Amino acid sequence: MLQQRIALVGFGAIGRAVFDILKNEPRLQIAQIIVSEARREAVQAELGELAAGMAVQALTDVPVGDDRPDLVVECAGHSAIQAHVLPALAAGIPCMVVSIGALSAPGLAEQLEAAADKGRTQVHLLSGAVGGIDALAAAKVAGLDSVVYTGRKPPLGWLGTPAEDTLDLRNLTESTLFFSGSARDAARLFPKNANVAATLSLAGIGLDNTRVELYADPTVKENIHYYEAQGAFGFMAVTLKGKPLASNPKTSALTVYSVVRALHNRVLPVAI
Ligand SMILES: NC(=O)C1=CN([C@@H]2O[C@H](COP(=O)(O)OP(=O)(O)OC[C@H]3O[C@@H](n4cnc5c(N)ncnc54)[C@H](O)[C@@H]3O)[C@@H](O)[C@H]2O)C=CC1
Ligand SMILES: O=C([O-])CC(=O)C(=O)O
Repeated sequence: MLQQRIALVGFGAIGRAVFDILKNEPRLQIAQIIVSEARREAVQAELGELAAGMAVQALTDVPVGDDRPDLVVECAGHSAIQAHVLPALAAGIPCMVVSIGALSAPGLAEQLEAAADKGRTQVHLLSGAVGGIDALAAAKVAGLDSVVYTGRKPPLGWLGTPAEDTLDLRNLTESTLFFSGSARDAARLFPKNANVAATLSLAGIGLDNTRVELYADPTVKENIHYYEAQGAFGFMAVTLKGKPLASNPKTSALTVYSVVRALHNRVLPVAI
């Protein structure tokens, strides 16, 4: 039976939900949870209750020596890619990343590639909240002409972003477009909400050529991702209505399941 020892970087909405799904999965052992120094003791205490009988440690860094994990799963944010994913890759540990929006920061995607090359390993960018990435990346082989993405969330899903500068999010009565531009600008202005735009760009025609429109919409309850792609392969359109996680309404629950699916694909006899 294939098994993997995993270091989970980040124990917020996604990390905690992944942990809950995997804790009874014998093939996938979460061995380490990587958190900030300020949270380490609290998380270790929480794990004592959550993970009775499991050997899981809360640490501040991914071990790269004898106690190294087989795989690192990042579900934390930009700083965690710098602090934990780059060193793990350089040390030869394969990594999965969900904070794809972070890769639009100048140079970070190249740094990841260089670190993975150095460690002779791979970084797997997960599909997260969106679907159809397999088809889009396959379509790219023959050449893509356009990729156009619309992101639509309930107004409160945009709290804490520059959408607040132009919209009264708590009292919005109709669907309102507040951003139209390139995926590069979307990622710069809305870093915590630009994961899908960045994922589509990386799988497709890049940050400058991928067009993005963002809406705050009081008539919807889900995070709705819609995109169209045109190219030599033909045409595709994908609509994904993702239920938000109660613990973080900016994040679709599908992101959690995409992590679990990717992990299953590493250990189950049949990968799909
Ligand atoms: N690819 C996709 O489609 C999606 C990606 N995401 C991204 O996934 C990441 C996690 O999302 P959530 O769990 O919803 O966020 P969250 O805010 O609930 O949890 C993130 C956790 O990571 C911790 N953290 C941040 N930096 C860290 C570091 N350097 N080292 C260790 N821990 C660190 C924070 O303290 C927090 O506990 C975010 O970057 C988010 O933008 C979220 C939704 C969809
Ligand atoms: O729906 C989600 O989970 C996240 C999202 O919109 C994004 O980051 O692009």
